[in-house]
Amino acid sequence: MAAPQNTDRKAPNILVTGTPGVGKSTLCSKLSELTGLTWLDISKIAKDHDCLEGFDETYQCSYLDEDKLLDGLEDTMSKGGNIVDYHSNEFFPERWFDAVFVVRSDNTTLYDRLTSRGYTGKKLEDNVQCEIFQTILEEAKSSYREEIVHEMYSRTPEELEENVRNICGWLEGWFRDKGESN
Ligand SMILES: Nc1ncnc2c1ncn2[C@@H]1O[C@H](COP(=O)(O)OP(=O)(O)O)[C@@H](O)[C@H]1O
Repeated sequence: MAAPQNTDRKAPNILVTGTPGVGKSTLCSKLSELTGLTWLDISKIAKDHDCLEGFDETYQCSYLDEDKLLDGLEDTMSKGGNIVDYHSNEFFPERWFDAVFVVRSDNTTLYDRLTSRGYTGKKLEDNVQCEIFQTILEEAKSSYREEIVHEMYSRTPEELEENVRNICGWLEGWFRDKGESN
């Protein structure tokens, strides 16, 4: 993985992104437990802090008030030590992140996970297509420096463990480099 960027933060901020159902929350929960970094579940934060507006009937979800959400998170993010978990990524400030991990799945696995979550019709089809066309990966690559964007599949418990190991390894590298540069 690419060398971490030097920043003034005491701990890095990482972004975990990907199509709904690929396994972001599962990964973030493990990472947070193991590393002590704070897991910021953006969907939940937006709901709890009244950052939602209107309602999309097709996708049965509210629109995000991005400006309000970003303003509210600025202080937390500037301190570092956060794992941001969200299915979209281009609207976050690029400067917030030291690494971006795009979680991936295959269409059969994703279809099954989203069906058991109750997704049907257009919402189900569009999300599976989003993964097939690797929309979130492309979004991340066009929004962040390519060397900080890492793609990782999380279809099985073994892949999950490997991803956790790799991210923990990346974190150790970040802290080592930070120590050497001080
Ligand atoms: N690596 C994995 N192996 C097997 N099941 C997984 C894996 N990652 C996630 N899951 C399962 O897939 C479902 C969706 O995972 P979740 O973490 O909620 O996805 P997201 O946060 O991206 O929407 C959950 O039921 C979760 O237990």
